[in-house]
Amino acid sequence: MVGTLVLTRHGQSEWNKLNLFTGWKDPALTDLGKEEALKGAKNLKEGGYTHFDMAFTSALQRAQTTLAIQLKEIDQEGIPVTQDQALNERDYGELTGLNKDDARKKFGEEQVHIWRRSYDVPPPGGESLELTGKRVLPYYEAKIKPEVLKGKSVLVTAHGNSLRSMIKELEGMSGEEIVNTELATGVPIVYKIDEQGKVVDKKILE
Ligand SMILES: O=C(O)[C@H](O)COP(=O)(O)O
Repeated sequence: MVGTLVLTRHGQSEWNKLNLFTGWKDPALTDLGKEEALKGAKNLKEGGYTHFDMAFTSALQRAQTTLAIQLKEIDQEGIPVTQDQALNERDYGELTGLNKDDARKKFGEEQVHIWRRSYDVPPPGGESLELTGKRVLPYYEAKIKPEVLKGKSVLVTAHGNSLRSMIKELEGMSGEEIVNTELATGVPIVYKIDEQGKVVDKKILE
């Protein structure tokens, strides 16, 4: 039996628009972010992905609203939805709330790039991608993967870095490969997964 796992990064948030490090802060989606969520949902519809058994999202409203927009568009508002902070964006620690360009001026371009896109160097007081994976992956293994292995269709709407942790695991990527993988906002990634948990097909619904 083959299960379906769809991963979507939330649409643009107010803090994405202002170019601020966001992490565990909880800004709302912008109008553009809502449009991106809707476009992604229309792509799901066009691709024939209109039935889901359940959905998972984070404890943050930008992911929850994106999911709600998706479920409404594909007429799946009644399915069980689980919200959990295990799927939150990585914690940006002391960088949270800083403008990304101001941070480059203050700490240097290279240092900020290392904090944002190295695999295992955390920003001060925050989480690296590796540390993010240490709380995302146990949740994925315990709650999400068992459903997919049963042949269910599961929608996960979360954040750039919590989804990267899952993608690294699913696709067997190195730390270097995953940090160079950018996820577009609102764009669903559809995986077909066999009983062994192996990815047998991947589609990006752009
Ligand atoms: O938390 C944030 O600021 C963003 O959602 C992700 O930021 P990044 O692209 O710097 O990882």
